[in-house]
Amino acid sequence: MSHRRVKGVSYDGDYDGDDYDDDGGDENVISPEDREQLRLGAVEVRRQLGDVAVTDKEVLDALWYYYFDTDKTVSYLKNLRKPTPKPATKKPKEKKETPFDKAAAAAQKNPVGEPLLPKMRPPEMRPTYCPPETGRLEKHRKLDRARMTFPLPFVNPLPASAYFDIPLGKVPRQLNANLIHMPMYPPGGLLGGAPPKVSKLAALAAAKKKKIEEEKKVAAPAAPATDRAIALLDRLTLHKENAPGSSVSLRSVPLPEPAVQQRPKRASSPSKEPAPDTKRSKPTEAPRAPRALSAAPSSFAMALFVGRPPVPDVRSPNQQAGSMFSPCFSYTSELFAEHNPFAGPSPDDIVLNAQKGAKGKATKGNAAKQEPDLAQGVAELALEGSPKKHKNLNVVEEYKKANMKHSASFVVIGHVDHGKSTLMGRLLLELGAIDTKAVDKLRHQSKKAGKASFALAWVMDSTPDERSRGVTVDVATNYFETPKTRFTILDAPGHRDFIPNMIAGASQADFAVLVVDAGTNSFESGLRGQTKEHALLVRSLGVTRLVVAVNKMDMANWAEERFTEISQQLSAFLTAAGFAPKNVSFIPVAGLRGDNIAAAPTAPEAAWYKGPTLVAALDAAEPSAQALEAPLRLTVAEVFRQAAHPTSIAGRIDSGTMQPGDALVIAPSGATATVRAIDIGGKSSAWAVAGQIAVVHLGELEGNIKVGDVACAAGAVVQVAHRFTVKILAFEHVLPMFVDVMRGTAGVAGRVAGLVATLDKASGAVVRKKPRVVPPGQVARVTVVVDEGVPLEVGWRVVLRAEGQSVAAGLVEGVEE
Ligand SMILES: Nc1nc2c(ncn2[C@@H]2O[C@H](COP(=O)(O)OP(=O)(O)OP(=O)(O)O)[C@@H](O)[C@H]2O)c(=O)[nH]1
Repeated sequence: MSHRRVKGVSYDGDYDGDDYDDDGGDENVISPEDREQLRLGAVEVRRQLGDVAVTDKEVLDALWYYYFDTDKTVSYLKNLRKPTPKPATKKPKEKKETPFDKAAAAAQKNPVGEPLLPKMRPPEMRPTYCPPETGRLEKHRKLDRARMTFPLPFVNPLPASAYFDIPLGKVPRQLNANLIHMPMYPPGGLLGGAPPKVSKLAALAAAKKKKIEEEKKVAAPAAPATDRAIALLDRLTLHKENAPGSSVSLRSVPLPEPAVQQRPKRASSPSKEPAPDTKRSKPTEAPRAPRALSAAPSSFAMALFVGRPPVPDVRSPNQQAGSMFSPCFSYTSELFAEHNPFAGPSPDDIVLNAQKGAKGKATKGNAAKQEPDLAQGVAELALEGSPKKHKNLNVVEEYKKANMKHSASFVVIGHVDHGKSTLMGRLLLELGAIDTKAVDKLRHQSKKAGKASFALAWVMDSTPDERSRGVTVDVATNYFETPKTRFTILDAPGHRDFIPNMIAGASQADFAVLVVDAGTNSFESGLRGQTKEHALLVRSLGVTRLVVAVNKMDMANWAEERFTEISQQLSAFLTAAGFAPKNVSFIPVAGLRGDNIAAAPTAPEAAWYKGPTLVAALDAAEPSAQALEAPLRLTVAEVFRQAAHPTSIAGRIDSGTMQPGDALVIAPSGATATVRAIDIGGKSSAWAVAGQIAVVHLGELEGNIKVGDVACAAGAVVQVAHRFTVKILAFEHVLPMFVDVMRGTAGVAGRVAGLVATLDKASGAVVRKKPRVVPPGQVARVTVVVDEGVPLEVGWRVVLRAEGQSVAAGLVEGVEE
């Protein structure tokens, strides 16, 4: 189960502010709020349009498209009704309709492929909305949005939601699409149609070229193939100045390093040299086997020869799976041999053979030297480039030497609408992590959208969905720093339907900020809702330190009694949940106005408060001990592509260190990759250590990576468990039952297979063997079986969920493969 699964759910119970669609993707469902905005907008637009004749539908569509911007809507509609100026040209002569014209008209009425596609809103009427950047995740989302708004000629008849539950790289064959590029003009020459018209200039140039070629033939009749080889080299050489004859050839343009290297010994672990990866290591002693420079015919080429016995499919199983022509290739090679149009040498072969034969002739010096280089260079060219050279750094030493600022990540949790995102937006503004200009822009946008009070929340909530609904859905990441610490914020959603996302955020955090709304009744309803559940969950996930931000103190008129009442009620609960009182601090704040965030509150009613600000409380966090010497474990929170990097992953390094050049194995799939580059807090870094949230750019990826996987050092891969024993704290009744097992950012289906014993909370001693049920609040040892292997180690934390509720959480005690 990926955490996207939670997006297609409906709200109920305590939150009824917005409409969520059940199937998770119908953009035509309009919330009552939007409906009201449309109504008001339409009235305003009509007023401004005066007597311009437009239909209601046009007004509403335009308002929706322009996101309720009445000015834009009015100018669009005015233009729509502007009479189009008549062309000043003469009336064209009436032409007799030919059969061809009839066919063209029919085709226009009924374009090829159209009947297959569902009626969709025309792309130009879809709201395209690009909110500003707020961090790494948002960059990725922006790329997605850019892709979404690109006017693709092909419309996939399947809704995007059809792919939501499908992990990266596991799209079933029936959902794969074959994109076929339709040429804009009918092809000429061989494939039919008239040969393309040639301009006079082009004809002159062609004639001149022909003349020069003929002259050359006369001058050197023996070496035409060499000329072609040189021409080929010319084309392949990257710069003009590197043309053959000059000393710089293609080979001397820095080629990617050999795709595979034996992993060098890590200075940090001198005793354990990882075994060379035989599958991936480059044979150094054995001479390179000569490569056959012929290739299997392309699918397209084979399509041209339909009717002849086709060539046997020599492609890899992967290529075969992706081909739409694969069923054709089932004949034997003997049958095919005599008809094979590809049996002879290809034009490229001829060129290369000629090149070989031309050794020792006029071009001997350079071209002859370049030929083997070229062949080898082309063979070694890899699309993804190669990893950086391993610098063999002792990262632990480097980390100590760097005497870096302490880095800490915290997850912001709490009941829906208690002000988490607003508080974080304000904090980033006060600490200068975002500028006032950006916030002003958000204020303007949110005002236009009728959600002015969410302007600061929009700093964190950046997707159109989150903004239009005023609810956080996914964990948003952002960074800021104080003189002492570099912080990563993980803003988690508060709504109960998105708890798996919150768990994903919590599993990357060093500590948590619990936001509670001090408003009358709000705190109390939050206690019945997610305030307690979130606190319990983060504690079960190993978070021991909590800053409780008692928010919206302006609503409580900064009443000291209200703050004390809330602090007392929560203290009792948090102590019972396992938080040591010394690790919990209570800070009164007002996120919207910015009181007591970076500076003490100025309101006279707040004069009673003499404690620390929120920032001071965050800064007081003791750096948690990190397992720097343990093997590398990075739980993948995100997989994405960037222009310069084909595959990048982001997530927290739970243990160990990494540096560019390191070899990785991704569990549970066993995919392999190397580290090409690392970014920490948006900046490039030569290494990364446990506790940091890193973006890792990968090279040489073989296999698939998905959210929830664990990236490991190639020499010490995490165990993949199908059955494990876990010591749980039950939140609900636990009995042999089906559950979703959440580990870090991943979730898999499984079941509680057996109740081993209930345990004494304090001593851990067995109270009762094989109980029939574990009641809420009880600690127990249970065995869990999962449908798919989960990367797990003793001491890791898991959460068990059933029917949308967290039923238990606990510590893994034993793992069986
Ligand atoms: N009066 C007042 N309102 C606030 C304060 N902080 C937040 N709000 C309002 O509370 C509403 C919800 O704020 P959000 O920041 O979206 O709440 P949230 O907890 O992030 O919501 P989810 O992430 O969806 O759970 C918005 O209308 C805010 O303007 C505050 O300090 N005072």
